[in-house]
Amino acid sequence: MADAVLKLEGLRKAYAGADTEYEVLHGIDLRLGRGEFAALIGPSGSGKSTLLNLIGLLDRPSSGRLVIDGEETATLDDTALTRLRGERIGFVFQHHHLIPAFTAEENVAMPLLIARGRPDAAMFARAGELLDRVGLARQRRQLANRLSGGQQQRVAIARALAMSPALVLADEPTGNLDTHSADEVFALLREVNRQLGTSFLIVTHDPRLARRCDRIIELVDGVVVSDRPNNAAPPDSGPVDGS
Ligand SMILES: Nc1ncnc2c1ncn2[C@@H]1O[C@H](COP(=O)(O)OP(=O)(O)OP(=O)(O)O)[C@@H](O)[C@H]1O
Repeated sequence: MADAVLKLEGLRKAYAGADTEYEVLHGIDLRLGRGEFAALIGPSGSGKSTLLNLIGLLDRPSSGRLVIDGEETATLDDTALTRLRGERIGFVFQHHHLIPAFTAEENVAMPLLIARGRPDAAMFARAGELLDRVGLARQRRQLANRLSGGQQQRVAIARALAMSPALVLADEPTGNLDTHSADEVFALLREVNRQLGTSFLIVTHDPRLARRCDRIIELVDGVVVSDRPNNAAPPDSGPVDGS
């Protein structure tokens, strides 16, 4: 695994308590290779979201090393961290956080608009391509709030891919969906991983979905207690349609 998109060494995170500091992550060592599709599991309060926030450069570690796609993050200022986050990392959350009064296409183009400062035809063409990829070519001009929950999450996935990130961080991406939509959205993540080679780190409480990842990393009380390849992951994801 020479080509890592993510490297953590001795990563610690402590929050300030009333009198003392309260350490949530106790020195995490982790390496994620290009194109890996990994689940992050663990009980409630074990530190999964805290870890995802550090990797997503939304918060800073108390100590330790965090390298994203070859870039050391410790010495970067906030502007450089924001740029690195925007260019290399895509986010998919449990709640899609789409702008309801914008069309699917406008939502997907949003990261490109933020990066480039003003709209142009190329960014809408790119949004169209991505919506096609996630099975929503026909819904391109629909308002986000007129789409089903599963379709909204597909738009959120297309938006996460807009900047061609090396790594997508997904926090309970199917947690808000019925089983059928959850399966379809998960299959889509898998398809993106296989076709584009994007790495995924997916927080899930659902053992059924974790079993469909190639690697399962388990966090308990802020420590990685197990990190194993999952040879039982199904070889293929099945078709993706726009339903
Ligand atoms: N901003 C904060 N300030 C203080 N403590 C925090 C903060 N954020 C998280 N914590 C604490 O850190 C611990 C880990 O929380 P975290 O949300 O990372 O766990 P989790 O594994 O994602 O849980 P869940 O599965 O319930 O989402 C918890 O004890 C939580 O109370």
